[in-house]
Amino acid sequence: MPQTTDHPVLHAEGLTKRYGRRAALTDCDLHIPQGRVIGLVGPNGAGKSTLLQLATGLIEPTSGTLRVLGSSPAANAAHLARVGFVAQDTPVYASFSVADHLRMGARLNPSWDPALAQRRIRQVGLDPRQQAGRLSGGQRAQLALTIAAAKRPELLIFDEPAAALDPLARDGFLQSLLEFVTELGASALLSSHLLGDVERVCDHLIVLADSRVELAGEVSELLAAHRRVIAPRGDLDRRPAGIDVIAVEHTHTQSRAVVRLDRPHPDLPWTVEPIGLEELVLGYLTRAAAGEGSR
Ligand SMILES: Nc1ncnc2c1ncn2[C@@H]1O[C@H](COP(=O)(O)OP(=O)(O)OP(=O)(O)O)[C@@H](O)[C@H]1O
Repeated sequence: MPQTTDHPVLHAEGLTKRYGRRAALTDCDLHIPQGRVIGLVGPNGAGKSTLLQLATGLIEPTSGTLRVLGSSPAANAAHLARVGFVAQDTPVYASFSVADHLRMGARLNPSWDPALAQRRIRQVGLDPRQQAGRLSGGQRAQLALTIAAAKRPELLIFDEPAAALDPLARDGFLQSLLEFVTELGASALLSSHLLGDVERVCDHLIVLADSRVELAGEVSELLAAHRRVIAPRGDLDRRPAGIDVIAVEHTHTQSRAVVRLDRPHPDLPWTVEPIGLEELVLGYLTRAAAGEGSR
């Protein structure tokens, strides 16, 4: 049941989660339309898993609100069926066979699509008789992905799905993920430290640092609004209004900066170049680490 409503896939206002005195998420606002593949990135301890656990209803906010597909996370059985979750390390039952996993998925999920599950298992070359405990990391990830997708969710959530996989297995996993998203008309939310993976599959980005949202938006719009600027050292101090320096490094003679432009600035007297997603994210993380971000 793809996109049965116009509700945003995620809508957070003032979302805060604390563990005692430790803040895992602080005052986060998010609004993400459906149909996106959303990359959630940030350093260790930034709050990524916490956001995913809140979105799946495994934990509750300390304050603020989070709506997933228009409802409280895991509000009821019907809402649970609309969200598929693949946890970190793609856990499976070691002593169960691949076929046992599919049978269990069918029994637990009213919307289970057996044809889709069996077709995908065949396509990725999994033997239904194989014990899950003997699968390689890449095969296990494909099994977990198939189980999550065969319940035909509107949102697939992944916590670092491909972190432990070799480049070829990771490539196969990401390819399957994109195929499922297209086939189901679903959205996907995945956390990752691998910015190359995020660049490849995601069209929406959330950057978390130190429990706060540093940056969020459509990747194409974010890239269009940012540039790399190379200028003689000191010149950027005299930049026109509407150019926000996100991060800057200096040599003796030059400054190289990631900047955000409020509008096109065609007449800048410096070298102005497009940037990629990795440089954009690193710019914001550098700014957050220096304590100049959203706090
Ligand atoms: N159950 C918990 N009890 C206490 N503190 C927690 C708990 N879960 C998370 N935290 C803390 O909340 C903060 C955010 O943790 P979280 O696991 O969400 O970060 P992350 O971005 O997923 O990190 P990583 O990239 O290392 O997986 C960290 O400071 C962490 O120590």
